[in-house]
Amino acid sequence: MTPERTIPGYSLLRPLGRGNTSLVYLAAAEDARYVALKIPHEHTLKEKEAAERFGNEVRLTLQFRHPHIVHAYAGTAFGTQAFLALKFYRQGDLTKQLADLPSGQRLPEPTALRILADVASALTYLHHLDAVHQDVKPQNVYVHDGRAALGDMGSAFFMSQGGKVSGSPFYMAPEIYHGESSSGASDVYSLGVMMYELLTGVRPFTGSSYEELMVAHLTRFPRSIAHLNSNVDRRVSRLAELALAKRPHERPSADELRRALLESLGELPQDEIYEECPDTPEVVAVGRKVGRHRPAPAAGPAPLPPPDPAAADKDIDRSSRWKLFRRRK
Ligand SMILES: Nc1ncnc2c1ncn2[C@@H]1O[C@H](COP(=O)(O)OP(=O)(O)OP(=O)(O)O)[C@@H](O)[C@H]1O
Repeated sequence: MTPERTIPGYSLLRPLGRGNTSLVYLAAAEDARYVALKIPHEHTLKEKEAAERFGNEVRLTLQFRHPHIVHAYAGTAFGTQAFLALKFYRQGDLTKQLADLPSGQRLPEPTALRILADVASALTYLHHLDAVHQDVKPQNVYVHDGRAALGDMGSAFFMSQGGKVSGSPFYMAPEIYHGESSSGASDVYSLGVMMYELLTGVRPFTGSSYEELMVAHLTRFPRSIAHLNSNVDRRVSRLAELALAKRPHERPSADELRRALLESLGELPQDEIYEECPDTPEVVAVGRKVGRHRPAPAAGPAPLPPPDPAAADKDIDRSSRWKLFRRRK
């Protein structure tokens, strides 16, 4: 991958990955700290819808502030200098960590439960703001030191403002297949798919085409989680299965899932409290267990040890992904 342009203030070090919208580089900021620098493709900038998706991602990622949402340091939403500087996750997204597991193995339960609790916490925050993410899946989850953060706000929107319906076929709720609008409940369904996948090692709905997956999501019921992994706490498996309910109103909330996941880790779940930040229009998350979370300080990200040069060779080509409402895998 060669950069189509450079971004003032950042030195590009090596490619980290490629998505439909952008190339992502490991870059050094002027203060010599590492960031994951997202640069939209030339064709993204030329297509109105794609450029708007990138601009939306920049705007919302800078706006959301939560310990389990990928942190943005800086960004420009539109134009030839468009970019988004994100916290760099050296292990990449969760799909890579899942792919590295020996065949037939799944993540240890406490690891999976912690990741899922963190993602449920991110969704609790977004839904509290009346926002929906629309693309919850392991590819958009980043893990560092066992703690997870949800990324890719490109499809997110505030319910009051409306947005284009989208999703990824393995994770997409039945109502989205029906062409209805997204809601917090459709994010919960996607989280339910991820819960099932991480806790059992297999996806609840499979198919080799979009149509097969649609039939599976609309008409099939997966085997019980307990049947595939008897170690999973009964309340967690019951709620994960309820999260996969075909009808949105039958699903639990993200916060119910968060609480059940934390309890199964032996923790006492606390309320998540969000405060209006006086000097910005942003809403700032204050998690009792994780401390106070204010908007990004002027200083850059924490310095990291030198990047692993071997990892630079791993280019991720996802160009063959499906297209439907932005059909994505
Ligand atoms: N913060 C990060 N830290 C480390 N690697 C990252 C980070 N953000 C993205 N990447 C890598 O870059 C790849 C492409 O990123 P991403 O999928 O977000 O691109 P995109 O073009 O916005 O996606 P989409 O196809 O959904 O439009 C990811 O799969 C991941 O491997």
